[in-house]
Amino acid sequence: MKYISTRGTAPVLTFDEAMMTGLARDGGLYLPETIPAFAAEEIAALAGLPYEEVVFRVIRPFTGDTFEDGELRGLIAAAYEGFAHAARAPLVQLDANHFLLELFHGPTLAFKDFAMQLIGQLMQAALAKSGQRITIVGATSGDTGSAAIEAFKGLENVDVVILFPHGRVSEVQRRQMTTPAEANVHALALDGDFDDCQARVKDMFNDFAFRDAVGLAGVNSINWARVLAQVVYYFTAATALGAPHRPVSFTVPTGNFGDVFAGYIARRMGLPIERLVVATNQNDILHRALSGGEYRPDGVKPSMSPSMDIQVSSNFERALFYAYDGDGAAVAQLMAELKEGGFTISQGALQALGEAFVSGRVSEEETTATIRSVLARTGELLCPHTAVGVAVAEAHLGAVPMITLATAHPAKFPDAVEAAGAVRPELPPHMADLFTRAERVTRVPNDLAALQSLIRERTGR
Ligand SMILES: Cc1ncc(COP(=O)(O)O)c(C=O)c1O
Ligand SMILES: N[C@@H](CCOP(=O)(O)O)C(=O)O
Repeated sequence: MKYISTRGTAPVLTFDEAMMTGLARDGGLYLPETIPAFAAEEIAALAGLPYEEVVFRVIRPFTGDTFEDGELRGLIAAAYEGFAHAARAPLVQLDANHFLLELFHGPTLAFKDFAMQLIGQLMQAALAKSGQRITIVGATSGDTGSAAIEAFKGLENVDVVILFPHGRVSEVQRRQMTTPAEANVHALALDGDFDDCQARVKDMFNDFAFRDAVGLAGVNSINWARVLAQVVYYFTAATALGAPHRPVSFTVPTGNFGDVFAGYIARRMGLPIERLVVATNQNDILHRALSGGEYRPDGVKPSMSPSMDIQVSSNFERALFYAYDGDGAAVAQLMAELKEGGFTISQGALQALGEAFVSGRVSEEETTATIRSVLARTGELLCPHTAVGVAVAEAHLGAVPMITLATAHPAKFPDAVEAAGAVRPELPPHMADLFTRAERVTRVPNDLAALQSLIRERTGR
């Protein structure tokens, strides 16, 4: 299996090379050259298997020669043993034809753990073979950061540097990033929004001298391995509800487009997904782009679902690559226009996107009302991101079962949940002392040179 860049001019890589490289050297994102198709019998055979076995069967065709089967199975087992639910990603019924896929039973209580715990294992195994030392630099709007820290803290050959927007993550999210005591963890509160954090990370990747000097690696969803790990739960959820004999739809609370793009890959692999519903909060650039064809960031607006406060959605580039029939030059042109303020999606590409994706947007008031009404009706306490998903899903219910992704535990956002009129959710026992742990954080300007010199100083490289 070979990996190619969405912009068409970066070196073609193997799975492990793509995983360790992060952003392609032409600024694009890596994708597999071809997407393996699963036959209906292969999909049917996944129903009821342990989650770890489904991970193995779904990712194995993508990993090439990097790991032999026994090693890969061992890494997968280690990745998910810390999850608090035996099913890993349980499905619960919300309404007659509407289900919630609970993705918050991992160690940091968000869906990010599904991928981060796995790539933590895969990257450590690859590093043990190569003897390399790396500096992971990640951007977060709240959840990727803590998941990355949890997966990589304390490792000798890894520094993990996380940029988060100062004052724009929940207190629980901030403390998850600032309280780990391990010396290889560096939490940086940047004066800016998530788009600034992500832009600076990409700038660092595009500065080859810096990138090579510090051994830069990425664990945001620019990293293909992150997306791949997230493909798996679309298979477990859909087969639990009768796929491949019965189609399903998914609604995905969306920000950086990584999670819903993983669903798109599952669909291209043959999973019968009728619709992927992209649910946005008031940062609705994806809804505007998918419904009207204009992709123009207009400034991040802070919301009660802060992890989705994003306007430059990294993985949309991967969807555009397919919508433009794999034309890397066309994608590169759109990304150049984005730097100048935005772009218009061609009619053909918009139609191609529309075959898989529909979208919706909800206001803050609708999010609050959804938390309240779902709790009253079903007893299920939603985090604000999941509430955005549920609200949009409710407008797209039909004959096909709808599965909404519950992307975080409500206890990560106790203030927002309580303000919505619901009970204040408790943190689980392993995080019960979070508010008494000492914090370690450095406030940083939104300035590339300053960030690079701080990172070189911290890592000694
Ligand atoms: C809780 C939560 N929900 C939804 C999202 C959006 O996911 P994505 O960025 O993959 O679109 C995020 C951030 O990634 C998140 O942390
Ligand atoms: N919502 C994310 C933003 C980063 O997304 P990623 O999937 O590219 O890592 C977060 O919580 O940090």
